[in-house]
Amino acid sequence: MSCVYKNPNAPTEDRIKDLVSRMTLQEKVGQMTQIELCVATLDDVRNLSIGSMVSGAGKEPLEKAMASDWAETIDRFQQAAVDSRLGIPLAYGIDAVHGNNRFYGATIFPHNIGLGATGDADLAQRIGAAVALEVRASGIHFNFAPCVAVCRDPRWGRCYESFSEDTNIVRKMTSIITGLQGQPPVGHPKGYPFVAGRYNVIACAKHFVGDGGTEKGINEGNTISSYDELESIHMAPYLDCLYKGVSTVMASYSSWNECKLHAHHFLLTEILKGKLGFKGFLISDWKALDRLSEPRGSNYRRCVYTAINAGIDMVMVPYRYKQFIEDLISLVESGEIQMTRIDDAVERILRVKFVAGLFEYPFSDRSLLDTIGCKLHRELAREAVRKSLVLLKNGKNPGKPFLPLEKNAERVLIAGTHANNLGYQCGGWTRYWQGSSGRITTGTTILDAFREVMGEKTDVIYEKYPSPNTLSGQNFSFAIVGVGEEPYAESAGDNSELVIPLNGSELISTIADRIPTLVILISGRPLVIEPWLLEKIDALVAAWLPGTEARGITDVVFGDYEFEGRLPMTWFRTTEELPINKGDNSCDPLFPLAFGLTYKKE
Ligand SMILES: OC[C@@H]1[C@@H](O)[C@H](O)[C@@H](O)c2nc(CNc3ccccc3)cn21
Repeated sequence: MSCVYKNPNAPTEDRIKDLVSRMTLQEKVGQMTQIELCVATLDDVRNLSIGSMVSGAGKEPLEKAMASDWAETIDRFQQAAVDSRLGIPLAYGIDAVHGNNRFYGATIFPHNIGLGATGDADLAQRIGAAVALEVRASGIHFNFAPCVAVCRDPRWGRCYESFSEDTNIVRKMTSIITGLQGQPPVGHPKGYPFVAGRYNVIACAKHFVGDGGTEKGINEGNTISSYDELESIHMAPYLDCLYKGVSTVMASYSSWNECKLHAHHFLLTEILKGKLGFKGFLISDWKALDRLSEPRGSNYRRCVYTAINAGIDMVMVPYRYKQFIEDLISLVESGEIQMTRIDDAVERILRVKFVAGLFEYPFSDRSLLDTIGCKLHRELAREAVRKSLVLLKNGKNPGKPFLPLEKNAERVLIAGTHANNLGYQCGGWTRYWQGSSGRITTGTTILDAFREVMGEKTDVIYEKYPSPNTLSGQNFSFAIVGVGEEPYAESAGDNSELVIPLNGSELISTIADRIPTLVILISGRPLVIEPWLLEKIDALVAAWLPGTEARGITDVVFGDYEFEGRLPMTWFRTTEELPINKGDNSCDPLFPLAFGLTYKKE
C-alpha cells in the first residue's frame, strides 16, 4: 500500500491521518518529547522516535562552534530521526529572539523593547525574515520566538523581551512572525500553521498567557485579573499571531489567579484551541512540568497527567525524557490520559512538520551559511537601532538644542561602563542565556561608532571611568557617557530598585558637572532618573539593548537621521509608584508612553 504520508502532493490532513494510523503508542509519545542536545543520543532519537531537540537556556549547545559545526551536528541527529521506522524528521529548536543570538558572528538586532519603540511592523517583518535565514543556516528549524508578552511592570526580568506595555503595539509587532515563517496566502485559515519554505522557520508565540502581567513583575509569578482584562490586555496579540499562521505557542510558567498556565485546561484547550481555533502545537516551557509539584520535580507522573490533559502537546522535558516517556505511556495504558488526547497532540505536531516541509527538506542548506552576520543584515539591524532610539532630553534651555552633535568637534570624551562593551549592548540571550560582557561576538560598540564617524581632526579620548585629571584640564567639546544595565535573563533580571547600575548616576554627575554631556542609556527597561541628575544632563537618549550595530546610534545623534523612537513603556518617576501604565488614574510619569522628542519642531 502506498504511503500517503510520504507523498508531498497529498493533502496535509490526509498525510497526518495516514501517518498517525501507522504509529505505535511509543512512537506517538516520542513525538511529544523534546530533549536537550546535551543528553541526546543518536540511538534514542531513532529508536524512541523523538519529535524534537532543543539547545535551551543555560546550555552551551556546542562550545565555540561555528554555524557549520552546528549544522553538521543537527544533521546527524536528523539522519537518526529519518532512519527511524516511520522516518519522521526532528524539529530542532532554539531561542533566536534577537538574531541567531547563540552564535558568534550572527547579526544581533535590538531586543523586542527597542523594536517596540520603533512601532514599525514592516521593519519587524524584515527582521524576522533575516533571522529565519541565519537560523536555517545553522540547520535549526524551530525558533522559540516571538515573545508577545505585554509587560505591565518594568520590575519584570523579561521586560526587554516584550515589545511594549501597550497591547496594540505588541499586536502590531507580531508582524515579525510573517518574516520568520513567511507570508500566508490570502484566505489562509486562522489558527492553521504556516511555514513558506526552507528559508523560513517554525515560529513560537510565547508565553501563553499573561506572563507580562504578574504581581510586582515577579517572573513566573501570578497574574491577578478578570478574564476580560486577561483577554483584552494579554491575550489579544495571540489572535494576531493565529491570523498570521503561527505554528506553535509556548505555555507560560506563570499563573492566572493562582492557577498555573501549564495546568490550565480552560485557557490552553477551551480557549486557545477551542474558541480561538489554534491548530498548531502547544509546547511547554523548559522543565515546566517539574514546576507543577512541590518540591519541584516530585510526583512527576502526576505532573505529566495534569499538563497533557490540560492541553500541552509537546514537552520541553528536556533532560529526563525516559522518565517522561515511561510515565506518559503508563498514563495512557491506565486510561488516565485518553488516546484521543495523544492523537490530538501528535496530529498537531505532524501538521507543523508537514507544513514546514521537514519531510521533504529535513537537512540543513549550507548555502545559507554566508547569510550569518552578512552586511545586508547588519544594515537592517543598524536601521532598527536608528528607529528604536528615544530622545528624552535635548538641551538645558528651550531653543538651544544640544543635539545633533558636531562631527568635527575638536576633542571628545567617551566614557562609561557601556561605552565600549558589545556584550552589554546585546543584553541577555546573547551567546549565553544570561548574556555576557566584552567582545562576545563581532560588532560595533558606541566607542567604535564614534571613532568611525568623528573626523581625523577630532581627538577622541576614551576612559571608562575618567580620572579627575582628565575631567579638569582638557577642554572637551562634549562628552558621551554610556551607562546602563548588565545583561540578565528571566528571574535574574527581576529588580525592584531599578537604579542605573554600576554607580551610573554618580558617573554621569561627575562628568556632566564639568563637560556638556550626552547620556546614552543601555537598558532593557526604564530606570530611575532622579530630577537633580536629569537637570545636569544636556541630552538623554534611551537606546534600550541595541545589539551589535551601534552605528545606528551615531547615525541619529550626529543628525544624519531623525529621532523616530517613541517610549514603548511608561517611564516612571520612582519605583514606589509601580506598576504605572497609560490610562491608570494616578498616572503621572516622568515621561509618558509614546513620548519621544525629535529634531524638527513639532
Ligand atoms: O530556552 C528555552 C526556553 C525559552 O524559550 C523560554 O522563553 C524561557 O522561559 C526558558 N527558560 C528556560 C530555562 N529556565 C530556567 C529557569 C531557572 C533556572 C534554569 C533555567 C528555557 N527556556
